[in-house]
Amino acid sequence: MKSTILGYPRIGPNRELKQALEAYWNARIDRTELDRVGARLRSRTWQRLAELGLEALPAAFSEYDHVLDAAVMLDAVPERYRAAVDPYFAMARGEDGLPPLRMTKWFDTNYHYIVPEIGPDTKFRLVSEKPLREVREARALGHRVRPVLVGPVTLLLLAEGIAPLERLDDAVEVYAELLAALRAEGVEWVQLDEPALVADRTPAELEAARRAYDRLSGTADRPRILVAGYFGALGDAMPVLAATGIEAIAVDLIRGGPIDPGAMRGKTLVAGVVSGRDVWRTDLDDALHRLQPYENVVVSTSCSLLHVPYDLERETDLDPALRARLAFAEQKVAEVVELADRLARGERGAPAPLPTAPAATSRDERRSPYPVRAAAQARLGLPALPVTTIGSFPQTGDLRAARAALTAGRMRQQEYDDRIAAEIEHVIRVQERLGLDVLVHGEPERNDMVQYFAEHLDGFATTRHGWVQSYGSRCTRPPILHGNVRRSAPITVQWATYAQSLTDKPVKGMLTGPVTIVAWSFVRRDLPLRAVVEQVADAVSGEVRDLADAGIGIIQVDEPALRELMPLRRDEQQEYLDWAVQAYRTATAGAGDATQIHTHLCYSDASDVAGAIDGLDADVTTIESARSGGRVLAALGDFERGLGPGVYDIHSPRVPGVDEVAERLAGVLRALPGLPADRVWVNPDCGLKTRTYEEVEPALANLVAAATRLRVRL
Ligand SMILES: Nc1nc2c(c(=O)[nH]1)N[C@@H](CNc1ccc(C(=O)N[C@@H](CCC(=O)N[C@@H](CCC(=O)N[C@@H](CCC(=O)O)C(=O)O)C(=O)O)C(=O)O)cc1)CN2
Ligand code: MET
Ligand SMILES: [Zn+2]
Repeated sequence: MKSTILGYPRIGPNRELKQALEAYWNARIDRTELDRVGARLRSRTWQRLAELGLEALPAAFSEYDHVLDAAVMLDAVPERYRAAVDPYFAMARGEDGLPPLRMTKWFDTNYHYIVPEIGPDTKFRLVSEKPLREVREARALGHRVRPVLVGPVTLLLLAEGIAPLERLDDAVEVYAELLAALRAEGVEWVQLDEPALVADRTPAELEAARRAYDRLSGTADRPRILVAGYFGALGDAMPVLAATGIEAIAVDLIRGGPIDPGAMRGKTLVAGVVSGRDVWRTDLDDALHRLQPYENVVVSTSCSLLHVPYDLERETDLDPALRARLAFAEQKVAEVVELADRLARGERGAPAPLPTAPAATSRDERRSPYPVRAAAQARLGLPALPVTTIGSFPQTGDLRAARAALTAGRMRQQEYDDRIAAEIEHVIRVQERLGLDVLVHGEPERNDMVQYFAEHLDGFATTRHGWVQSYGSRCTRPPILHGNVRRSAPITVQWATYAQSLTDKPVKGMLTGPVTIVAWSFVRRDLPLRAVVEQVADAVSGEVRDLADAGIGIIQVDEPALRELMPLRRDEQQEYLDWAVQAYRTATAGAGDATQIHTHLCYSDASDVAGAIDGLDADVTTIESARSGGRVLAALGDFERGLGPGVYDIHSPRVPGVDEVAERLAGVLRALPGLPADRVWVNPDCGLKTRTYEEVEPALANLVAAATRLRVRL
């Protein structure tokens, strides 16, 4: 092989898989039709990659999630899911009365995987024919493909259960069996993804990795093995892999920096010089230059292209000057192919000049210490155990259709605005009727909590079709942060004040924080991330000030991606957390003491960033915890400011009962003995936008009922 990529988007250029999945879940199509959509997408992808001149094609499709696929392949299906109508989707999304497995971030990306559950008694066997089926399917279409699987070390390190790594040897036996089966099918290469090896690993973990790859490479009749370590440098894992009998190692030369050519010990280097994590064109001369030191090179992407949109050609509205700097998945494949050709012709390239980093600016903080603020905020007159939500209310099909009509020019702005105003009024009335204490406007005007702000700030571009899978059928269109970020006018003040005008209860203003806006965008590379986040923080700070000036007494600044942007290596984490926290404080500094600042975090196992959450110094922190309450509460146990551990798991269609919520709340109060009850908040885990009103109304009614019951006891 000369050129390859480590993976490709799977959702479909027009989100065909999303539509098919949702149709299947709603029983509008059957399994056969869903499979047919998958097969069409695989066929189209291979054909397109071959047309673009790529030599070695990956088979990296997944119907929902590649980690779940690997777990299912080993039959690591917890007993309770076996009787489900469709165990695969029951594990992913739950079924009646059966909650799904936990879902969490795939390393430092905005992609989420299903966390496998592997215990001491999990019996591994090779059950899935998926890789074999796809190889046969490709062959029938005239392609030879390289099956891509999550490797055994990463799979077990990501799993939950009792010491999953202890089960590694057993799991590896099943992988060995699969390798033999693939070989019998005539497969030449297999790719095992081991991104867990780019994070800090203990000597015992590295030893386990060595054993695993000694065993797999020792399999008698097997395809050649490519182990892919991406999202950073392999570091200590490099010599471990290089000492085993595997044939190739894929290295992330973008995030990981150069490697010592001697470290490859004669193995093939699959050189990730085209970034799979951003949408910028590659400087081909610079990439060629960086490939010079190595022999036995295959040109590749730094990681799977799963994290970028399909095709720039469709973005006809983008400014041509910006467009000329961009590459989406198709364009990146073309870059890989061109680099491989130029390398083969003996071209040597030339290094690009390094960007000069501007000095970080230091800022002043304007808020008083918490006790002073808390006294000033008593004016809000909130009860003990105040009940609130995280911001969004259900995004109905009707709302999305109205927005689509507006964008397509089929609806006038005035009609759209009237529609939004009516929705806000509805959301306010629902909350008043249910008896919540701090209301929200429901975010109906927002397509997405990041894209919406990007559309209203200078320095960003947004796309029409640039969908990237976030989890399962859910996608986002990450904005492109290409210039200096500036807020030229207030963004949320009009809808926030409108919502407040409808009610006597306080309505929370709702903003997205600087770290999250940057984490969920594609970001310019000519400035350090820190400087970019500071620019966004200044913009958010202006909005906070304007909201406060307009009489909004409570302002929430969400930072759900605080943990996501954290470097994978421990020795870089504190520096990041310091500037990330500083940026948040800059963003919220514009509020006076009497303005209550809320923040919200989710998908973050709060225990590793508890110090930083404290450092944000928000007056109230709402946090996901319905499924992992104990751990979150233990980490935040000595918190003195307001805390709202989620008591309603919004990722499931289930409506929690009053008793259940009351019990959870009682547990929260027991875990936070030092916190007065007016600082303990009652709220869901996250926003309600993916739920329906049929689920949300009874669930919120039960939150209010549970809070009322506990207030009586206090
Ligand atoms: N950026 C981001 N990252 C995040 C989150 C988040 O909220 N935002 N939450 C966490 C979990 N991730 C999530 C990611 C996406 C969604 C989500 O709901 N996405 C929606 C799309 C949201 C959106 O952009 N909506 C647009 C476009 C909607 C759309 O599909 N419109 C149709 C037309 C609709 C019609 O005519 O009926 C079309 O364009 O074809 C809008 O409302 O305007 C989806 O996949 O369905 C939820 C959670 C972590 N990461
Ligand atoms: C992913 S965090 C979501 C926070 C946002 N305010 C919402 O409720 O949707
Ligand atoms: Zn959230």
